[in-house]
Amino acid sequence: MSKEKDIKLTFKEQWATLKFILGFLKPFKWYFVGALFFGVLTTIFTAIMPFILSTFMDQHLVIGKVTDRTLVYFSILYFSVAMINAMSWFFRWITLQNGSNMVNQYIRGKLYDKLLTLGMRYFDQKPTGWLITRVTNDTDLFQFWTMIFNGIISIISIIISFIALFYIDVPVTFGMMVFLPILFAAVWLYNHISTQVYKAMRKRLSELNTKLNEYISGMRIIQEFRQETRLNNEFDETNDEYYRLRMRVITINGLLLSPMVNFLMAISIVVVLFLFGNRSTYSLVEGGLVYAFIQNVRQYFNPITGLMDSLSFWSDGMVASSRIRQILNETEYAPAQHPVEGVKIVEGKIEFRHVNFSYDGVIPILKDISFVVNPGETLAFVGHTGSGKSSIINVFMRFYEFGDGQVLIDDRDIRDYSMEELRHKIGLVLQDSFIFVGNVADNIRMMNSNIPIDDVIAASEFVQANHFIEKLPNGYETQVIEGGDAFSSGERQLLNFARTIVRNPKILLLDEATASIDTETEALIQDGLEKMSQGRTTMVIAHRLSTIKDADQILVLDKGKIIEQGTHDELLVQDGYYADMYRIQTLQKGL
Ligand SMILES: Nc1ncnc2c1ncn2[C@@H]1O[C@H](COP(=O)(O)OP(=O)(O)OP(=O)(O)O)[C@@H](O)[C@H]1O
Repeated sequence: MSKEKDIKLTFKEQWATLKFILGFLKPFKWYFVGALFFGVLTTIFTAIMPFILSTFMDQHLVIGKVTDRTLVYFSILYFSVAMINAMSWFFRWITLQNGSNMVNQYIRGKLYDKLLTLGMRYFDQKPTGWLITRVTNDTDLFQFWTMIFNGIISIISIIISFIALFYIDVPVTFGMMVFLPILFAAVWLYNHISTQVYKAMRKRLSELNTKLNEYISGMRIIQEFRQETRLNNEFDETNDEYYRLRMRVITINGLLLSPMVNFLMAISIVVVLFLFGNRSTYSLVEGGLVYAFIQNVRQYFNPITGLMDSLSFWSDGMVASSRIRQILNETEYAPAQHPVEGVKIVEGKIEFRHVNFSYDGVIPILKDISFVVNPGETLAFVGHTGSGKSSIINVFMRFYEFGDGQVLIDDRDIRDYSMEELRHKIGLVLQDSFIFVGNVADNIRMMNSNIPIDDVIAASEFVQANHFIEKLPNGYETQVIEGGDAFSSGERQLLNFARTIVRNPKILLLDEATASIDTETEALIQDGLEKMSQGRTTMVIAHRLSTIKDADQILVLDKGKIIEQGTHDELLVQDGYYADMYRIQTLQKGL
């Protein structure tokens, strides 16, 4: 898997990305408006609470005017404000959580929908692990939304505290403002240091995931070639480095985050006390007022720590959002159909007319391919590895768009058929099939609940897959794991045959298995293949020439071109490439 490249976004790109990602909030805007409303409410109430206490202190406690009535009044007032504050905090929390999770789910859905529209050409360029990370990790923007939200609330909170401070005492507030540049410098310093370390840490984590992904998917090869120790050392190295960086982040946060802000706050409080103390030498200073002032100074410093802490999520969120944007703007779509209403595949005649094709639009793969397969006939492709056999199937299945030429079914352009019609009437049997999580029957009917179990059993009996299925612990109801590793490759093939035949396709595309299978299963498979192709137009990629002797037509491919064409006997008479291949294979068999 390719290593993740560092993404550096310019200011302009960040702005465009931010606008793009904020656009997703629209359907859920009331959640965020609600969260902001309750957030502001919390901030206001938190600023008011010290005033209640300072009024009680200065106007009742200090001057000895505390009665039962005032005690009850202030207690109820303070308690009520605290209650409303706690409730606001709860609603702020719940609305923000709800909104964020809904947006994330919405983006994840959009991304997945988009991936389903993209063509194989796109998937050829992107490693599976990379795509999975995009849909799972990148859409988990929870911390990013929280950061934006907390950022707004913090700024409002700082403004409200400032208003409160000015309201209490203008000169002392001005005196305290001397600290603003120092505070900004501290925020900048923290951000500067922590961003680098956070970035390095996340890079290592991504490397760890990539390595893990590779190890698990390549476990067979790793064990076969005894690579365990080497890979273990490599993994340990990255793991150690990740630990080291994590510890550095913890140290930086421990040193700079709360302590630095608290230290600055302590100095501010000292300055505040100094200024009030100085004033007390020539005029009366109310203790409660000093208390309210200091509480608001705290209120002013508190959000700064949170703000600094969450700044590191900014670049993460931006990079994730830019990748989401990139995928959603991707134009490498699956080949488009222009279905004509009511057009169905009836006969199953196939024709290629001068078809040219390239995977990347640069290197030509298929060159001027022309052939006709009449309904019910069998056409076999033979040729060396890389000669273009699978590419013909890929083009016919519409996995890739072809260049010039025409592909016709029943004398109509293949694009005239809907994708559903093509997928329904064309059965593709690859060398190895994918088995989904579920039971055996569901895997045969491909989760299409309209197919009754009787049809599933009939299809399995037709291709003789029933013998091994019936021996499974729960027969057709047996649960299987993803990938079907519990089955042999022959069994997977037979399941695949049943899966194809249950849909009763008009056209069959077969990629003959090259994997060695025991003779008994091989005989079953050959039998299944023959039975399946009866009465169906069949195109088969043949690896063993002995199996295609009876084919109506054989095409010999070399470097994407048809170099010989005819029946088995005709090609032997031609005594060319096919005849050579046939001789080599029969010789090998004889050995
Ligand atoms: N997804 C792809 N992207 C780019 N090039 C590809 C892709 N798939 C195949 N090719 C190239 O196209 C050429 C033809 O490949 P193709 O798979 O059609 O050959 P083949 O005859 O089926 O081979 P084999 O018998 O080994 O399956 C090869 O050079 C191969 O490298």
